[in-house]
Amino acid sequence: MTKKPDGKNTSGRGQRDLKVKVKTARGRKSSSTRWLQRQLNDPYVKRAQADGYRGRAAFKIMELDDKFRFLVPGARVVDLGCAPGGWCQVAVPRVNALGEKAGKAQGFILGVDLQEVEPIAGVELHQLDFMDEGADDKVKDWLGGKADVVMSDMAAASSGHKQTDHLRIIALCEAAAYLAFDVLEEGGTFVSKVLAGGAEGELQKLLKQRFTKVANVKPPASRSDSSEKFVVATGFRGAPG
Ligand SMILES: C[S@@+](CC[C@H](N)C(=O)[O-])C[C@H]1O[C@@H](n2cnc3c(N)ncnc32)[C@H](O)[C@@H]1O
Repeated sequence: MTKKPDGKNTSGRGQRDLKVKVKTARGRKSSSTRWLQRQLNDPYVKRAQADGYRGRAAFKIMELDDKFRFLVPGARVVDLGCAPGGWCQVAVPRVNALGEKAGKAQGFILGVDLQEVEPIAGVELHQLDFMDEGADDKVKDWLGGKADVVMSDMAAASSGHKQTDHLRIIALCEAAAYLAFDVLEEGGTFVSKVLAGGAEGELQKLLKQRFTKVANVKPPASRSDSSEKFVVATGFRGAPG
C-alpha cells in the first residue's frame, strides 16, 4: 500500500469497484455500460486510483503545469469548478514546496464548485454557483487579496448538443477570465478548459489584450475523442493604464 495525496492508504479498491459495476451493467448495452468499460480500460483512471487522485483530471493540470510552470512555491491559486478535487490535490504540494530553492514557501488554494467537495488539507473550499449574481465578489472576499493563478475546469453536464455545450463552456470560461482580470497579479496565469467550436475567437481576442501569451493546448491526458482543450494565458499585463 502507498501513501496517497490525501494522506490515505488504499489498496486498489477503486478498480475492483469499477469491475463489479461493469459486470453488473453487462448485457444492458447502454451508454453507461460503455462509459464504465471505457473507465476500466483508461490508463489515466488506473493511475488516478493507484496514486490516490480523486479523478483523471488531475493529470491534465499536472501536464499543463509541467509545461508552463505556474503552480510555483508560494503561489496563490483560485480553482473554479474544483470538484471532486483532483486539480487541488496536484496544486497543494507544488505551491507549498519545501526545499533549498523554495525555502519554506507557503501558497494558498481556494477551491470553488457547485457541488460540495470532501475536505482537502491545504485547500479552502466553498460551494458556490460561479454564474450566480455576485459570485465573483464572494470569491474576491474569500481570496482576500491578489492571486497568481486563476484556473477553471468548470463544465456543465453535457446536453448532448455539441454547439450548446460549446457556448455554455465559453460563457463559464469568460466569467472566469473576468475574475482573473480583477484579481491576478501582474505576470499571473489564467488556465481554462474550453470545448472547440465557433465562439472561441472573441475569447482569444479578449485574452490577447490582457496577457502577453495565449496558448491553446491539448494535454495528453485529455481524451483524443473529445473536443476539450485548454487555454493557458501567461504574463498578465495588469489593469489597463
Ligand atoms: C470536470 S469537473 C472538474 C474536475 C476538477 N478539476 C478535478 O480535478 O477534480 C467540472 C466541475 O465544474 C463544476 N461546475 C460547473 N458549472 C459550475 C458553476 N457554474 N459554478 C461552479 N462550478 C461549476 C461542476 O460541478 C464540476 O464539478
